[in-house]
Amino acid sequence: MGEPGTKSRSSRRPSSAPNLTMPNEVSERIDEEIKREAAALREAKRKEVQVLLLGQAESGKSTLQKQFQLLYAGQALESERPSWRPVVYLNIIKALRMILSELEFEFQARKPDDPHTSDSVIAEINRLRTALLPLVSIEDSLASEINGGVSIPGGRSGAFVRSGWQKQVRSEQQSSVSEPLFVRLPETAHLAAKSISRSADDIKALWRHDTVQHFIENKTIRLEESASFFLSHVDRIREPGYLPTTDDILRVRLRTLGVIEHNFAVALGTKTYNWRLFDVGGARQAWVPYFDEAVSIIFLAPISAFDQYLEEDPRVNRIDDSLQLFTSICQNKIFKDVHLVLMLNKTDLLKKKLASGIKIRKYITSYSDRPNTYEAAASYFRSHFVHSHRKHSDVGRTLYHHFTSMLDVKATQKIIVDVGESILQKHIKRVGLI
Ligand SMILES: Nc1nc2c(ncn2[C@@H]2O[C@H](COP(=O)(O)OP(=O)(O)OP(=O)(O)O)[C@@H](O)[C@H]2O)c(=O)[nH]1
Ligand SMILES: [Mg+2]
Repeated sequence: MGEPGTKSRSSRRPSSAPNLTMPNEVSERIDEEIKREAAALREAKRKEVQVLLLGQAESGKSTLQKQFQLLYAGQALESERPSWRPVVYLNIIKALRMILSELEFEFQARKPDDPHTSDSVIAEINRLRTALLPLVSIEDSLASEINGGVSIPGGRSGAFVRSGWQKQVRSEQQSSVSEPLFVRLPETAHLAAKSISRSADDIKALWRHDTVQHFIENKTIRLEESASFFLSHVDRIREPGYLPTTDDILRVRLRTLGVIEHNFAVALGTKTYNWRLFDVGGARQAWVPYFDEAVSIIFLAPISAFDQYLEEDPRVNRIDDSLQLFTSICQNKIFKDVHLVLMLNKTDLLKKKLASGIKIRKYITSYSDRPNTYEAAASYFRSHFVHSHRKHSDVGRTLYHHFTSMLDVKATQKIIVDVGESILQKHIKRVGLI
């Protein structure tokens, strides 16, 4: 706006002022430039495939992401391999702490004549507890070293990671390039390595103890799913040159906090697509609506979880929770056009549980007198998800589903390739319309 009583600047300038008009060729060049930039942007968009990994906590999202990494970015996984070493240590320490604290509770409430809580057993376990105390006591500092010192409001314990966490667990003291990777450990992880090496016999004695195995079988002691694997491999892990194997990396448990993005180049014919895979950690996933450009959602539902309940609400069965979460995704209008893939995961664990005699109907009454076999159970759980999708989705959207065991590299990679192709087809269909 011009000041009162003065003429505006433009009205004072002669209409032929040379700095207002542009020679035609300059203006054409700018137009060309803008067009070129817009085309490049469109092309980049055409090549960008956004995929969301969703599902309740511990459903296997990060494990699937590791499988993608193994297939499409093997080098990156290789360079991250040493950073998983402190996390394996933490998994072992956490399992020991959980065993010892549950035993303490059971010993206090012991019944007379119970051979699992006799005086001699208590004395033996107390000796192991004392021997393992220095190791168990570093759990919090090791978790904090992995977390980068960040704590979650509300004081939930344990380790979790955010984007770029691997840098936190590389030592500052890497003295020489020729130094073997396994020597490079930050302070607390180094302490953990030494302590595990020193206490390996006591760890094994505790893990193999009849009383511990008895309480695990009758579910008095409930450990994380991969705990038994790592406790049974202490002899390998205690070695000074230990470097996690791919199997260790797939099995190790580390919660994801927030959203972690991973990028992969995926080739189809002569074109290479930039996949942006968003690993959405945690259970409630309130930020999901921010991903309205996602072409696909891969939803993971662990169907082995029929005998488990939510940590935050022990009244809610984990399969019920998974189904509710899936239903909310199906109902969400933002995602009405996404390519929806359902992975009914942890089939290996489901098979194991059923083989050990655990009855589904004890936990899910509607299962009633169906056979307690893998085939019957898998089909029963699938039908619930398929039904929810049919009821709550817009007509016409297909649900692609797969039974998966994320620890099986060969089988999972075959599924990833199939799923990847169908996602790319959907993507090409969508960008073709832009
Ligand atoms: N036996 C078995 N274990 C699995 C399978 N998939 C994942 N796991 C294990 O389940 C645990 C949890 O897996 P994650 O991938 O960390 O789960 P998440 O969904 O990323 O969990 P948050 O980050 O907490 O949201 C890990 O110890 C995995 O090794 C599977 O198919 N079978
Ligand atoms: Mg995760």
